[in-house]
Amino acid sequence: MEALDYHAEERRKAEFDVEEMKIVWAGSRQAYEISDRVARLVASDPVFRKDNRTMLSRKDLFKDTLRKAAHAWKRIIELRLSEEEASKLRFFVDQPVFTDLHWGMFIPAIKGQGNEEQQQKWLPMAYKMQIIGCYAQTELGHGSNVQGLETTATFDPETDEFVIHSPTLTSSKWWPGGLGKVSTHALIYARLITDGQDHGVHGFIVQLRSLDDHLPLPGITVGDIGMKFGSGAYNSMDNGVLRFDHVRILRDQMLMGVSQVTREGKFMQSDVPRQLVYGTMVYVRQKIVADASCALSRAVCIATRYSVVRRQFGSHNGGPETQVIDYKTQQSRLFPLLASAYAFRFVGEWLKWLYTDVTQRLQASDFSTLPEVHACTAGLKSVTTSATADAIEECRKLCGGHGYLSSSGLPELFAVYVPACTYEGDNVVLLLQVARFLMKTVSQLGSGKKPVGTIAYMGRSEHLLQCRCEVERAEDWLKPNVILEAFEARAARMSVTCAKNLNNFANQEEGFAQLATDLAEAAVAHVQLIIVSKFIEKLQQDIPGKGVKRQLEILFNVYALSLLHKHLGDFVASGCITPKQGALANEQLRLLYSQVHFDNPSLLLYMVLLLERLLQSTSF
Ligand SMILES: CCCCCCCC/C=C\CCCCC/C=C/C(=O)SCCNC(=O)CCNC(=O)[C@H](O)C(C)(C)COP(=O)(O)OP(=O)(O)OC[C@H]1O[C@@H](n2cnc3c(N)ncnc32)[C@H](O)[C@@H]1OP(=O)(O)O
Ligand SMILES: Cc1cc2nc3c(=O)[nH]c(=O)nc-3n(C[C@H](O)[C@H](O)[C@H](O)COP(=O)(O)OP(=O)(O)OC[C@H]3O[C@@H](n4cnc5c(N)ncnc54)[C@H](O)[C@@H]3O)c2cc1C
Repeated sequence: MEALDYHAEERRKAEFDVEEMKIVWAGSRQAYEISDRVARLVASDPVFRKDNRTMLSRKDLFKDTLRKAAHAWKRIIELRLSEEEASKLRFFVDQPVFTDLHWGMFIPAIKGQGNEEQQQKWLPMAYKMQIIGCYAQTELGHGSNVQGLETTATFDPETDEFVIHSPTLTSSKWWPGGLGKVSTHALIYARLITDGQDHGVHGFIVQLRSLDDHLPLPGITVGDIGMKFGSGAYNSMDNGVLRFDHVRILRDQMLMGVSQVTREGKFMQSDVPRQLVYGTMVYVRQKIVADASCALSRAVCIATRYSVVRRQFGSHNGGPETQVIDYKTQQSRLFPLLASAYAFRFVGEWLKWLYTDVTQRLQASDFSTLPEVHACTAGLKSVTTSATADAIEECRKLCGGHGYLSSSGLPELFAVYVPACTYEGDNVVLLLQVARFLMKTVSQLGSGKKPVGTIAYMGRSEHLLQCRCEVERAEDWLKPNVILEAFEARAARMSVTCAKNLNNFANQEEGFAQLATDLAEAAVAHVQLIIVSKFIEKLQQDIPGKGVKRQLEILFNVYALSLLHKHLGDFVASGCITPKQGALANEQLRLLYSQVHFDNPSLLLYMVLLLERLLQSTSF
């Protein structure tokens, strides 16, 4: 039976309402309809073809990218697409391009850190793309350590200007997307200096190129940093290098929403946390989490198609060979990735709500949830991108030799995706930020300040430090409350153990440095608990459609128990579960794999069919 006939056959046998499952995956009926409409628009437009991009030279690839970006903009205007539809169209074009940074960072930074006048001045031009911006924070010498940035912005009271300068080679701006060829403006992060005093890093809008002939302006040295990982991949993006030689800008080109410099040169730190200067990174990190579920689902789609169609060994009396998806090893590698795609989808939906909530609170000068939002966006960005990058490589390996062919779509997907583990914050550095938040919470236990939100379980640490999982049979692991308590106990015990061990050092900084690896692992445990708990919360919602909720419950158990199996050492070492209970979890996982496979092939194939539309123009 041909693959597509097989798919059609399986769809007819669906154990659940496939149409309703599409709505769950998309987040809402409206979101699904927009996705479906825009995906068809992109897939049917030959200008947006992607199957040739790995064969193009860097120069032709870049020209192809500009052509697509211009065509996308033209279609957005012609079809009067909404902001959501336009964002979807850029997403489905699926080629890193300067507009990612113009729309994804330059504009949000002005909205988040500029004052009212600055928003009114710059946003209309940016929305019409009369100016094209990039986000120029990272330097050759500093990326993770933002407070180590060296570019200076020195206020000149004589002329009411800032002088932007690159004092050292390592202060050269390095990496900003869109900088190398396209951007006319940049949001520069530089050390604000007034009257000889250094006030730390702030944002400044600087014009780089002429709006007439696009040539660099006086004092500006700018260019592309060259080829990156892979052939096509991120080479469609003009990541650039930028140096300033005493470039003068007006005082009102410093973003003044967080702090100000008066005409007299007086630095004014408004009563908002200085970390709001980092707000754009927080915004993008929460978007990256949703993006992880998309990238992961594409890889799972390809590997599932392959696993369902590919046959190898096992022929009896000349009959067909065995489908590789029947092999337990194939199932134990593939199904947790399918489940992870749904888990990241749901935690991404929740994170989008958390970010929207903090944005509204900030407008009312309520900064109470800022630390948690930082910890959640940093932690979830780190954990979901690391897992997704590993998963795409695993999907390549699941497809044998064919997974290594460009035409499989996997090598390109991997090459485009993996920098997500670095950009918007190196994943290890971000985990250490989560650890800092955890240690601060543990240190405040007993102070009367009740932990809330995603860290509320720490308020029950006395119980969690001594509880025993009530698991005597494999099926006991199918109870969400049993799984949740196991993950809470593991996270609480790892954090409390780190906090106790920190006390063995002369000071917190020394302890943090020596225990960094343990702290990063405790951060992962905390973040995985968040993902598990948000999946449970999703299952507690009203989920329409025959059999849909049942499928999601199976995927939840696959996700949680495969994580427990992978990190069994943590769970047993921290005393949360016994080795026997760990063995029962693994036994239950095996039973679940057979369910996912035999009772629900349409779930896999549904993912294939829905995501196939996303892959329409991928050549595989
Ligand atoms: C753009 C596209 C949009 C759509 C996305 C779709 C999917 C993506 C697909 C394609 C797009 C690709 C885009 C790639 C573009 C890439 C861009 C970049 O990479 S931009 C540069 C990113 N750089 C970083 O992330 C730097 C990481 N480093 C930092 O953030 C900071 O240096 C730090 C590590 C946090 C340390 O900062 P600092 O030294 O100032 O602080 P600390 O001393 O550690 O902590 C002091 C207290 O401040 C709190 N804190 C720190 N950060 C924040 C924050 N962001 N928000 C709130 N609070 C914060 C910290 O917790 C400490 O608090 P206390 O412990 O003192 O209470
Ligand atoms: C494809 C791509 C696009 C990018 N786009 C942009 C952009 O548009 N704008 C922009 O401003 N930047 C951009 N960046 C830069 C990106 O933000 C930085 O690369 C990132 O912040 C990491 O900084 P770094 O490269 O200087 O590495 P470092 O910060 O020097 O880190 C190097 C290594 O040291 C480790 N390390 C560092 N500090 C610690 C610590 N305290 N504890 C333990 N380990 C540590 C890290 O884990 C890392 O492995 C982009 C990067 C890439 C790859």
